[in-house]
Amino acid sequence: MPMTDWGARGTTGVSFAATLDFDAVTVSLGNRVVLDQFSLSLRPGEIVCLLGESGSGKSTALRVAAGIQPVHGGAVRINGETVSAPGATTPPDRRGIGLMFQDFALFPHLTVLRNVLFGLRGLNRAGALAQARAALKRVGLADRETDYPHMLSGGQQQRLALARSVAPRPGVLLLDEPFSSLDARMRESVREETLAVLRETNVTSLMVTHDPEEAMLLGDRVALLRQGRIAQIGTPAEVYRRPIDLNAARFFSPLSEVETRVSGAQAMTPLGPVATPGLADGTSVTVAIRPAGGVRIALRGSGTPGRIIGKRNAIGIDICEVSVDGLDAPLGLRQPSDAELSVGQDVFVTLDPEHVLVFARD
Ligand SMILES: Nc1ncnc2c1ncn2[C@@H]1O[C@H](COP(=O)(O)OP(=O)(O)OP(=O)(O)O)[C@@H](O)[C@H]1O
Repeated sequence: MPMTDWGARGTTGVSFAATLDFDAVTVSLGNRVVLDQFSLSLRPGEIVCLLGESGSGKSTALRVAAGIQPVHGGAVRINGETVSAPGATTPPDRRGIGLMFQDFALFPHLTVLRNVLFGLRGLNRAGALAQARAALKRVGLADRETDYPHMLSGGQQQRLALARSVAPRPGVLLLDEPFSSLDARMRESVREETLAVLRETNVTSLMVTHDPEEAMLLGDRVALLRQGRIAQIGTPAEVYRRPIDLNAARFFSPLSEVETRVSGAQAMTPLGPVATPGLADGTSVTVAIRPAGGVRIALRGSGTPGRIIGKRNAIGIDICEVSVDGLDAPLGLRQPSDAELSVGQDVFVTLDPEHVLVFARD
């Protein structure tokens, strides 16, 4: 695909990929502290995904960055310039940011082209037209200029929203659950296109999502929010491999959990021992087994005896439930399809320590 000429950055007031800093931001709503000394710094061009339970403060963080929600403590800076502080909030249109928010939906009464032109009012007519058309071409909507948003599919509407928000070349783009309204198949393609456009435009991006897989796929870093603070932040590989606690681990993938104790630097489970470096004998631990890779099953060979009690096939992947003597709940297991495996079969189960996590319990 030919590179799109996105035009000069700065139509919205910022002349290069921006930094975005939250510095000990506190927001109280009603009598709740919704953001509690929240700190986060994004490097120019970086994509950070915010994940967290419902009510953890993700949308509030985004609204603060957008200038829609004032702060009660701390500061927000874009390129080092303070845009939010208690009693001083630079309005959204003077921050050099782009928004892909549900509340900033497409204008239904404007054509596709006019929706994009709306953000380009700072340019002369010819310049704005050229930039809007380049953006529409990039997202595959060049031939829909005169249509209205309701004439587009959900995926096309999302592409239009993307074109509209990046055409003015903002330094920072804020995205709130941008793919949540799309069905699974559409979501995948729109997500990939969005990622490509974010990379091409090198826009610093902060995205809220409910979907851990989406955060892992899109984020250079993933931040897990808990009660208005960042509980953990790191690259997708870091947060997946070394979640800070059991709750964080549960957030990133479903788990089979076994409660046991440490003995001789090992946690004994019905599936065999798991190394527990650094934990004293007698410590109560939860051994958390990931469904993808945590256990293997085989019809022959060695391992702990178990039985397949459930099996579903999902496009080349078997999702199995395996009961094992000594385990309260069946193990969840995902692996490449194997026609030899069926419900009721006896199998041998082995652990792969690479995909098993151990957490001390209080
Ligand atoms: N105007 C308000 N007045 C009082 N409380 C509010 C207000 N707006 C939000 N809250 C509370 O602030 C907390 C954080 O809300 P926020 O929308 O940031 O969470 P979230 O992590 O984005 O949640 P979700 O994933 O459900 O969208 C919630 O407990 C919410 O009830």
